[in-house]
Amino acid sequence: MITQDTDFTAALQHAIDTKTKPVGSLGRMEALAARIAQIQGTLKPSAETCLLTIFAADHGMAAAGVSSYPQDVTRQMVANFLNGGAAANVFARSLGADIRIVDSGVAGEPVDHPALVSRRIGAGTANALEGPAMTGAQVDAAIAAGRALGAEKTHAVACFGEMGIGNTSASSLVAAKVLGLPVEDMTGRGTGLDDAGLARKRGLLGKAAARTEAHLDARTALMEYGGFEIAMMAGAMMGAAQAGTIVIVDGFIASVAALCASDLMPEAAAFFIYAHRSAEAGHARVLEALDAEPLLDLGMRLGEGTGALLAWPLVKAAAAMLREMASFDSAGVSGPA
Ligand SMILES: O=C(O)c1ccc[n+]([C@@H]2O[C@H](COP(=O)([O-])O)[C@@H](O)[C@H]2O)c1
Ligand SMILES: Cc1cc2nc[nH]c2cc1C
Repeated sequence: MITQDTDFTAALQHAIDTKTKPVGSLGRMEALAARIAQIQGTLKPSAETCLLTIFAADHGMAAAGVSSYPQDVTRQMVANFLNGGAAANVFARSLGADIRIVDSGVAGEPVDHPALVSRRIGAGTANALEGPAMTGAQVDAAIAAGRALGAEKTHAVACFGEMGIGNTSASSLVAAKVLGLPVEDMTGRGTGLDDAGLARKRGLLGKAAARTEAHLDARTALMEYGGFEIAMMAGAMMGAAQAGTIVIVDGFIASVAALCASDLMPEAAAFFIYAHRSAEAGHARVLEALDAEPLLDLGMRLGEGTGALLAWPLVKAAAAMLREMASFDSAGVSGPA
C-alpha cells in the first residue's frame, strides 16, 4: 500500500514545480511522474526495466462462434510468441523490454517449449454460455498462480498481456457483472466481427448473463464467465502491486483484470497506470468505472500487452524527468517573475 505522508507529497510537488520549466508545462507527464514517485516512495524514481508477461488460455465459449477467428489461433499465437514473431515480441525488442509467455490453460495437450512458463489450470474453460466457466478451486488456483508470478520483483515495471480467442466475450461478461451493467453495453467486435456477427455475439452474451444475478463480486464473476488468463492476470496485478512494482495496464481484457484486481485488493489500484484506450467497445465504460484516463489513444485493439509496451517509454521518461532534471536553483535559471 502507498502510505507516503503529506510531507512527502508536498516535497514531491515542490520538486516537480521547481524543475527548469514553466509550472505545469509538462502536462500529464507531471502527474505521471508524481504517481511513479508515490509508488516507489522516492523523489528520484526509476522505471528503466520492463517485463511483459503474456498469459494465454482458451475459452469454452469460442466453439459457439463468438469470435471471428478459430480457437486454434490461441495455440498458434503461443508458438508465434515463442518464435519472437508477434507484435508484442517486436515492440518488446524495439523498446528493450523483456518478455515471458505463460500457458494459463491453452486447449489441447500442454505446449512443450523450454521458454514457456507453464501454469496450466486446465485445457481451456467450460462453455460459460451454459454454466460456470470454472470451478471455485480453478479460479482460486489461477489467481494464486498469477499472484506468485506478479510478486517476483525482477523489473521496475510490469506489463501484462493476454492471448485467448473468445476472451473479449469473457471480459465483457465479467465487467458487466462486476459493474452491474447490461452486457450489451460492454460487447464489441473483438478480433473484428461484422454487424451480423456482433448481433449474434450480443444475443449469446445476453443469454449467458441471464444465468446469474445482475451484480457479482469479482471472484464469482471470474468463476462464472472468466478465463484462466484473465484470472491469472488479475492475480499477477495484485502480486506486482504487493511487491511495489509499477503495473502498466494494457487494453480491454487487461483493464477488466485490473477491475477484478481492484475489487479483490483495493489498495492495488494505486499501482496501476492505464496505457491506452482500446478500440474495443466496452473499454470506455470500464475505464470510466475505474476513473482512469489512459496515456495513449492509438485506435489499437490487439491485446498481447502491445499498448502497455508502447506506454512504458512515457513512464520511463516521466521518472527520468523527476530524477534527473535540474531545478531553477541547481541550474542557476531564474524562476517566475
Ligand atoms: O486488448 C484489447 O483491447 C483487445 C481488443 C480486442 C481483441 N483483443 C485480442 O483478440 C482476442 C480476443 O478477441 P475475440 O474476438 O476472440 O474475443 C484476444 O487474443 C485479445 O488479445 C484484444
Ligand atoms: C492473429 C491474432 C493475433 C492476436 N493477438 C492477440 N489476439 C490475437 C488474435 C488474432 C486472431
